[in-house]
Amino acid sequence: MSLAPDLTETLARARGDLRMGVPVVLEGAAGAALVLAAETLTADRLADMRALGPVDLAITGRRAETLKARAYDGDIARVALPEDAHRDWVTALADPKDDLARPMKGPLVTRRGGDATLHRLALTLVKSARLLPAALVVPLADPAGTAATHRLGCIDAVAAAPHLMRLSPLDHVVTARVPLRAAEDARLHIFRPEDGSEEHYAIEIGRPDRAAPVLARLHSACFTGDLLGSLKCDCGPQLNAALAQMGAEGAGILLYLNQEGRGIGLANKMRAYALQDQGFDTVEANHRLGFEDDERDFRLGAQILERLGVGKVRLLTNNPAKIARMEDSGIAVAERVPLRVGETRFNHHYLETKAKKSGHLL
Ligand SMILES: Nc1nc2c(ncn2[C@@H]2O[C@H](COP(=O)(O)OP(=O)(O)OP(=O)(O)O)[C@@H](O)[C@H]2O)c(=O)[nH]1
Ligand SMILES: [Zn+2]
Repeated sequence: MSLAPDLTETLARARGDLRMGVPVVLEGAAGAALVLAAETLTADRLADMRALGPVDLAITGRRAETLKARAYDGDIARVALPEDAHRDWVTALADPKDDLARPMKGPLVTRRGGDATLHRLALTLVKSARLLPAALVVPLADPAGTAATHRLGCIDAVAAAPHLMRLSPLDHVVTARVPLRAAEDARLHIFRPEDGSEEHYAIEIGRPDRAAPVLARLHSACFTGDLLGSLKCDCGPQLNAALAQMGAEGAGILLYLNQEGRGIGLANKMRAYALQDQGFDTVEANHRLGFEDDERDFRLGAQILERLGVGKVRLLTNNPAKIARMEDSGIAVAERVPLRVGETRFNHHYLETKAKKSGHLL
């Protein structure tokens, strides 16, 4: 028994620290580093960080491509911070909003050789904190001493890397009845990930027969579409149509997964929308920000279905990747039920891009 935080808890704290602009210490097998998220960097902390040694900015291969920086590490690049670079320089590298108005003056010097393990972990951490995927990294000679002197969180990088790749277990918190317009016999189940990330919900309509394939939908949170009635996507109409179909059939399960913006968070999704206003499509915007097209983890949906005793579904979707991910995770998809609603003159191009680039079925 220990009152000290375990690895899961230490990582949850680290996400909070990075979001607040507080550094964290990573202790690896071949060295250690101090890490700060570019998005929450202050001029003072940058100055303090510089005093420790040569600072790198870790960015993803996607962002490096946009910046025309050489990514010698493949999926990531380590940009050496020039002597005279200040906070705005870091922000301009991390955030693509001014890429077109004020193109970055290169060439950017990226590191080649050496070990990029801690840089990669730093990026995984800032991404999981729903921040822009860019992290400042400086090597540390005395990680334990630095962490103690400055009261910083210290992470065992060797154990953390695989830990961050696994799916966090979920705890079922509560179930209660919520009569809906679409179906009076509805219950809401709340699931809480043990890693401290957002909760996810399951809306169960009627009492679906688990022995037969259950009509199911994996709906990803879309604040703009689901709540505000945004015309830029089809999420709101899809949510309502799915519930209506479950109500009409008398049974179904809709998972409301808090993976806003295909897993990048609402702030980053709005950054993507701002880039779309500059002429980029939904996929290009994600790439310019340094994200993949889709950062969601659908193992989560499979885990919740399993917890609800569902092993076989009729899946309401137009997205073949969702079907594949369900099958990979042990949920049999007996049938795809198309869900084509909510096309507007504002989302026509968006839907077309998804069909062309993400393989969505029309
Ligand atoms: N990053 C990003 N996310 C978006 C954008 N438009 C909508 N989203 C998010 O995309 C998710 C919904 O994804 P969709 O592609 O519509 O649906 P899907 O789950 O892939 O496929 P369907 O099951 O057919 O609906 C929600 O989390 C939205 O917040 C966008 O332009 N950029
Ligand atoms: Zn949407």
